[in-house]
Amino acid sequence: MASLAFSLEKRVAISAVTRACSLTSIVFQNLVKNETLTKGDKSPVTVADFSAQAVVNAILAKAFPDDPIVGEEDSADLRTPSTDGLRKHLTSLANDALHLPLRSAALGDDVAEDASWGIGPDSPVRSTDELLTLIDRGTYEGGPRGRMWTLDPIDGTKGFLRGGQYAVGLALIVDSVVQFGVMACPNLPVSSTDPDGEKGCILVAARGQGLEQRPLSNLGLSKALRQPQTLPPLSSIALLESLEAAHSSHSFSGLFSKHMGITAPPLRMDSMAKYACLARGEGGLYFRMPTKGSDYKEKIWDHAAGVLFVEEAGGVVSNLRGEPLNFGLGRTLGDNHGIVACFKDLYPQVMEAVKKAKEEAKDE
Ligand SMILES: Nc1ncnc2c1ncn2[C@@H]1O[C@H](COP(=O)(O)O)[C@@H](O)[C@H]1OP(=O)(O)O
Ligand SMILES: [Mg+2]
Ligand SMILES: [Mg+2]
Ligand SMILES: [Mg+2]
Repeated sequence: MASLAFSLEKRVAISAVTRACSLTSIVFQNLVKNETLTKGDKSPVTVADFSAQAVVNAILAKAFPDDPIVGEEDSADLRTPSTDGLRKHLTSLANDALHLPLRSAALGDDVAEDASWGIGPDSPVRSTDELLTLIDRGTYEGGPRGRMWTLDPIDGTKGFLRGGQYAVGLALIVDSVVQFGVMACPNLPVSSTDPDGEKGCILVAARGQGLEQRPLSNLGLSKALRQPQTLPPLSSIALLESLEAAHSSHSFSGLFSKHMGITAPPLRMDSMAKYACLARGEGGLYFRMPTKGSDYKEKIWDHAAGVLFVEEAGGVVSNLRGEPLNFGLGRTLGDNHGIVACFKDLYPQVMEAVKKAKEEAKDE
């Protein structure tokens, strides 16, 4: 990334999500079962989701005090007597992550941290009340105009709980367009060709400036990423999709794959790491179809960074009607219907196969 556009956002966002990851790893190693709650929509949320949102919001609040935040979590469930222990744990986890030593320019100027963001060993200790208020900085309603951040403190909480893929995702939206995004994937192999090798990477993109990846173990080591420019044969394409059958219809994607002529088994994984994989050239196609009867509305924080990554890597993303995802409708993608992301050259064929699969599904 040669240009200076979004250079401050990049330093701040890398600092925020990597500090959040330090605490999610600690929580995973010591996971206490009674610190996982079930939300109103039946999805799980852990002390790590809440603490990671507090950490990222604390840093954004200092570095960009005027920017609103659309974050997944809020503090309502934390304000009951039964969550005393969880609140206490959140307070120590978030303070520990914010107090980690400052990473210096020795790693490279583009990741050097700044004490004025309220981080480092000399930063103030945040009280529980302050941290709950920071979590609630994420309650912004979103909308078509202005600058706003969108945050998923743990995307793929189910993946996180089972030791699978999860991500901390943060993106900057300006006038409905995703301009900048970071995604930290602590369990994603650094090299797609070495699945048993080192795990943990962070991907960063700014619109028009390409996509880069750094290992979480060495933030100073940046590598530019691009999808392969030539379309691979269909026999080598694998469809990336949710592990959770309740999040994306596996039966419809099976029909779709048949009409595409895809023969490889699907690559199923939790979280927005699927976008990171696709942007790195893995799989070749990401597919998401609502399950029958589902009235779930996709959230902007689950897709903003990933969509930018795929576009910066030279791919295309749309809903299953062929329309671009709209990040200016509020906290959700509105009546968006499904998602597909793939190589540009593959896209016309994909839309044709979607049409055929829909026709066949109607007849069933
Ligand atoms: N019923 C649902 N349908 C689709 N996505 C859902 C549903 N419930 C939760 N999600 C969100 O889907 C994403 C995971 O998708 P995938 O299955 O592709 O990994 C997560 O963001 C998860 O939220 P969360 O951030 O709380 O984990
Ligand atoms: Mg959740
Ligand atoms: Mg999510
Ligand atoms: Mg989440």
